[in-house]
Amino acid sequence: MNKFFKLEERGTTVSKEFIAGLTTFLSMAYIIFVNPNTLGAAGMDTGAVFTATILAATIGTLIMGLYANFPVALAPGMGMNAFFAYTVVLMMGYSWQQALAGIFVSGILFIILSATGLRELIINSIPTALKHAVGTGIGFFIAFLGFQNSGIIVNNDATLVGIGNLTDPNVLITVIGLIVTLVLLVRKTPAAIFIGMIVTAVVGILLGVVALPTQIIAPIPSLKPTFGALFEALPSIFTVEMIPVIFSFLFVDFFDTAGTLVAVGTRAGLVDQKGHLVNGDKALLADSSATVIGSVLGTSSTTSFVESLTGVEAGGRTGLTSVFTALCFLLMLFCSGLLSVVTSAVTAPALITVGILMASSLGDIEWKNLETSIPSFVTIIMMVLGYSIAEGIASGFVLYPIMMLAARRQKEVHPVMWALMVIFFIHFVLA
Ligand SMILES: Nc1nc2[nH]cnc2c(=O)[nH]1
Repeated sequence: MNKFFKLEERGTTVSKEFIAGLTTFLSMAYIIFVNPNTLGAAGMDTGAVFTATILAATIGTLIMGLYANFPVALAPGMGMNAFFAYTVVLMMGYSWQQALAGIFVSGILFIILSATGLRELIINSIPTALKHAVGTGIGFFIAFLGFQNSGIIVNNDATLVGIGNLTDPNVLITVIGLIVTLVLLVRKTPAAIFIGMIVTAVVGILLGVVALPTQIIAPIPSLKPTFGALFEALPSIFTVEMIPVIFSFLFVDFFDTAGTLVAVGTRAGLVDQKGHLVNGDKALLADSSATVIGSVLGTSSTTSFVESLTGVEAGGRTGLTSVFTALCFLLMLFCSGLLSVVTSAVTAPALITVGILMASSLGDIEWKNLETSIPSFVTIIMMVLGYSIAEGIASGFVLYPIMMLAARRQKEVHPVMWALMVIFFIHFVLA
């Protein structure tokens, strides 16, 4: 074990890795209940998504640990599940099977990118400001969903949106849960989001707006409703309208993963003298394979979670941390009885808190540099107001080369960006 995971070389022990694995799991455990709730909004069977979420997290995290020896855990990502359910299915009208097929295709493309030199081309062609803008925009998008799902923000015919009735018990439990979560977050409690969900649910039960669970330990829900469901829909998704959707699935997964791996790898000291991640190519391959496996099981993109940082802070340095996290996920298969407690009001604090964490990229955009900050701003605001990660990305990508041309910096615009500008411009004209 020492040799396989290089425990001694990386200055760690089995017990340290165990504590780290458990810490990462506690930081991420909310996804087991949030993901079925979110994908359930798209009409998917929540029991099947519960099982698919756990299996995708377990398998993806095991591949990351055993193949890439990286202390990073994976699970279905919070930006993509929301985009999948609320934009692609509910707003654009695709079936969830078609959306899953889109995730599958984006995963295959991601594997091809990871395994070939195309990876460097893509990384070098996209301006840094836009990468940060996409991360930030998704943060705001998820937070908006949380505010909306909980009734903190409601429809208003005069102004589109407004503040809801915060004293309504259904809304109040989210407000209380959110404050508790944020206090724990500021106090750097690893399980802040998970504990916040438990507090929200308990307050909800006390106020009579959340039903008591009839059981906690329950048989494992069947995967049948979602397993392999994408394959029948696969031939129907090769259309022009689906290009921005698949591109968004791919773009977000790719850059989110690259950013997360660098952030966690740097913290864990897994960067060589040239600044390259140790086993970075294997880690990318593990992440992209997990998306493909997850889509077959029945969930939106499975990705490296930034919460893995909590395990690294707790001392995790190798893939053994991931193996322990994966085992914790697997044990949760028997806890589907808790699903009924996790209503939209209970998941809302988690959505808002993850949104805050993702929006931290805002600080990495150079706001004084107008030719890059304007497309970044438009990416973010269109993502939220247009209710679509894809439209946000498309808007920013159309605007970026124009702004660079205006600043006479067109030579710095990569040919890939010009090509994307044309593709997205056509998308807006056709839409
Ligand atoms: N990096 C990353 N971390 C997450 N944590 C929860 N969701 C996500 C996600 O989509 N990406």
